[in-house]
Order: sequence, then C-alpha cells, then structure tokens
Amino acid sequence: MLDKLKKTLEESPIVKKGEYNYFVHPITDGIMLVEPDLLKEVSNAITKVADLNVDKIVCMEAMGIHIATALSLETNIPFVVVRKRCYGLEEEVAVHQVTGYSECELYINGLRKGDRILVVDDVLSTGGTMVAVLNALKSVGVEIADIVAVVEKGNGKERVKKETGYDVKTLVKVDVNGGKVVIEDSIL
Ligand SMILES: O=P(O)(O)OC[C@H]1O[C@H](OP(=O)(O)OP(=O)(O)O)[C@H](O)[C@@H]1O
Ligand code: HPA
Repeated sequence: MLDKLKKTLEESPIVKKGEYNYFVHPITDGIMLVEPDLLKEVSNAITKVADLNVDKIVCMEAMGIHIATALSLETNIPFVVVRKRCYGLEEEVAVHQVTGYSECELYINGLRKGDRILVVDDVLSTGGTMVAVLNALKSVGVEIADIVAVVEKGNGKERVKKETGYDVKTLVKVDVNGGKVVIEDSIL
C-alpha cells in the first residue's frame, strides 16, 4: 500500500529554507505534476484509516485543499477550508500559524459548535500548524473525531499530543538524510 506516495517521496528534491530541509513533492507542493492515481491512493488510504463518521472534513490552505477535495468526492462528506484570508465574518476565528520556516494567520469559518469533524492536512512537521488549528477548533466547540496528515517529518506528532491531547494519524513517516527523503514508516 501507498507505493506511489512512497516512491514519489523518495524522488523528492530537497531545498533549504534557512536551516530547514524542505522536501518538494506533488502532494505537498503541487509544482510537480499531481498524478490522479497518486491523489486517489492518498484519498483511499485516508478512507481506510480515518473515522469517517463525521459531519465535515476540515483542511488547511493551501496544500490540504486538494486532499480534502479528493476525500470529499470519495466519501460524499462536505469540507471547509481554514483559509489564509480574513473575511471578517461574525463567527470567524483567527489562528497564528508557525511552521519550521514561516509564520502566517489562518482563519476558521464554516463550522458550528457540535460539528463532528475530520481534520486533514498534507504535512505534520514541527506541529506548529496543527497545534494552533486544533486549539482554535476546540474554542469553536467542534468535536474532533480524527486527524490525518499525509506525511510526517520530525516530532510534530509528540508536540500535538502534548499541547492539545490529540493523536494525529500519519500515512507515511519520513526523514531527510544526506539530501534524500527516506521512508521510515507507513500506516498501511
Ligand atoms: O507541522 P508544521 O511545521 O506546522 O508544518 C506543516 C504545515 O506546513 C505547510 O503549510 P504552509 O502554510 O507552509 O504551506 P502551504 O500553504 O503550501 O500549505 C503544510 O501545508 C502544513 O500545513
Ligand atoms: N515539504 C513540504 N511541505 C512542508 C514541509 C516540507 O518539508 N514541511 C512543512 N510543510
């Protein structure tokens, strides 16, 4: 399982963002051809590991959007996007995102207290994004049924558990070693 994801990750070039080793991949960056079969493989794997008894899928702009779209089409579950744009709507919740190489504001709309949700994203690295979004989602009063990130790199999973109490499921765990992506583990 996940053969296309693993193979394309191992082929990913690495670029330095400051001291951060950033792998560039179709699913996480979209600047290489995103083959439909790869996206289908990722979406199908999420359906196999995630709790789909939810009202909505929640993803983060930008590179969570195509994952949520594919998953929504496969499951008929609607989705909302945590955007990088402020709308100023009454219920909007702002989130300060800090990754290993950038900072940004994110904005939550389209969710109501009591919504049962599945959170999906492309990468869990430092955990900065996921911690901030999960804590903001808790303030909205939604029920977070499950959380899935496609690629895990670094110790973000432990940080999310410590700072939010939530477990994140990740499809593939990678490391960057000698300028190459190395597959360390896979959920399927
Ligand atoms: O665990 P972290 O260290 O927070 O890194 C993970 C986040 O980094 C990327 O977001 P970013 O906003 O940089 O990129 P994108 O707009 O291309 O999704 C990625 O999409 C994740 O959301
Ligand atoms: N590659 C792509 N997206 C990412 C990374 C990375 O190394 N880290 C956080 N988001």
